[in-house]
Amino acid sequence: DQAAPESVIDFQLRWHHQFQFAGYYAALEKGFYREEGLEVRIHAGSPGRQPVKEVLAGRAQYAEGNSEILHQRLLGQPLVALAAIFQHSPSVLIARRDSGIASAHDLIGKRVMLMDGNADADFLTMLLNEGISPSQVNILPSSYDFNDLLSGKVDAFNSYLTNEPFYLRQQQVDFTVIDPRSYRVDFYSDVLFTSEAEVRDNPARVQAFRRATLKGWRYAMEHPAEIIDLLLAKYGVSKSREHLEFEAAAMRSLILPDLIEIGHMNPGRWQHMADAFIKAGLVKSQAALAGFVYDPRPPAAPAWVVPVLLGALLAVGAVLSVAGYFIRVNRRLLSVDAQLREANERLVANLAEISALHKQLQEQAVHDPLTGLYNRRYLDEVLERELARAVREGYPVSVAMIDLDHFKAVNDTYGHKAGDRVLQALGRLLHEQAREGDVPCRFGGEEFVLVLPRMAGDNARRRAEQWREAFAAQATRHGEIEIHCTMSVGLATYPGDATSAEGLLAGADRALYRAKAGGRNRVEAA
Ligand SMILES: Nc1nc2c(ncn2[C@@H]2O[C@H](COP(=O)(O)OP(=O)(O)OP(=O)(O)O)[C@@H](O)[C@H]2O)c(=O)[nH]1
Repeated sequence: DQAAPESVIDFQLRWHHQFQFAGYYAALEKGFYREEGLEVRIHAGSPGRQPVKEVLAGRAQYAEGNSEILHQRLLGQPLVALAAIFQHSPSVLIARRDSGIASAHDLIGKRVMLMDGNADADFLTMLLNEGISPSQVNILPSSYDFNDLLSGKVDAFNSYLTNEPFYLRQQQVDFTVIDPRSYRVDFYSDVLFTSEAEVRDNPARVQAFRRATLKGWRYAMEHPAEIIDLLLAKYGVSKSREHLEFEAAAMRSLILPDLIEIGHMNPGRWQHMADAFIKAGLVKSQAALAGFVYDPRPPAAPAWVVPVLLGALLAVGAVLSVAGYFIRVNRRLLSVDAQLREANERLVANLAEISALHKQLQEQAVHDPLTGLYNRRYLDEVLERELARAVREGYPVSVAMIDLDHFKAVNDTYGHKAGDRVLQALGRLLHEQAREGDVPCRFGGEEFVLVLPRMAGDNARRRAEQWREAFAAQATRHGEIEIHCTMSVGLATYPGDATSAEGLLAGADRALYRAKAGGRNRVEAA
């Protein structure tokens, strides 16, 4: 199928067809260009058809060149390096051993043919690195005729490590190689390049051409015999198969396909080469270097994006970690708060319990547990207090002492439990009959005492009679039995009978004794 016209590409080699350009033939013949939609025409080079000139003139869109493409770029030509096929330059000087030339120093005063003449940065830098001024060497433009070296017309000839040594070995000529790499000059070579306009106007085509070319190179390095067959059959190569095989083998140590991704370019090395051009006095400025090395990655974000994104990421991270910290603290606070609330509730409950217990204890402290009336301790307290107030305010206080009659017999007849019921029944009666201000107490055993403030003796007597009658009239139930019991009462009144608590109790006790002695179930006053 016919490729679109804009995808017809003229590709310029820098020399005659040979294995040196194996990758391009592979890309074409194996259909890698076609797969990318590219129709590629490969043009052999010659002294009159040089790659830089062809690309700058627009006769070729892509080409392969040596370090001269960097030189031209630094001189302002809009060239862009797409891929460095040779990691090290094969370009060396070869001299006949019988010329006595063994090192760069031996070139002083000698005739040296250079392909790029006085513009060859490799060799100029090599000389300068050795402290040799290029003017000390008789540099001649290359005749491209190797016989000039063999015949002794020149002393050193710019050759390719991949090529000329094969002839010399074939003809059994002893030779010396002067390699710029031995003098700290290490240039890329066989560089695929294009124009700035092509990179700008057809970025996808640049990617596609570069991709297919490098695929071709990988194929060629893996299948050299197949490419040699192709060269011999289809490209009219004048070299012999052996020569092409020599070339293929020599190229491996320059392309390093097993070590380096074919086409790899390190911007630092291009920078280093640019430094060499400045040092050699071939260019004055490196300003034009920017943009020369093609970046095969898709258009990258502007330089500020990564730091800004990183900054944003860091900021987000910081915010998240601070937020996380606060969430954790908050969670902890909430749980502490819940624990506090729980503890507080427990405390409140405990306090209520304590308060209830306290109240209970207080009541127990002043109450008799069997009858629920006040106990003797409380009586002592309240009698003193009531007397003091009575003295102060000038009113009477009566004391009634009550004792159950023949209570021992109740216990003995019906049992202690039944006796308790009777005690409780009397307690209930006294409690019910008590007026505001009366203090009914269980004095101990079967004895009860009532403190009756503001009650004169006769009034006290009337009331005591009511209690006695009421009690004698009632029966106490205990299970199936009904117990009838009576009580005796002794009365004493302040201030008539006594003026102290002890005196009043003693007076009431004496009156009670009289009531008992008088037959029981009666009230006596002191
Ligand atoms: N069930 C019971 N009996 C008690 C309690 N306290 C004292 N008593 C008994 O009360 C009785 C008192 O008996 P006494 O002092 O001999 O007098 P009495 O039998 O009541 O005879 P008089 O007082 O002379 O009428 C004793 O048998 C005591 O054991 C009590 O809390 N419960």
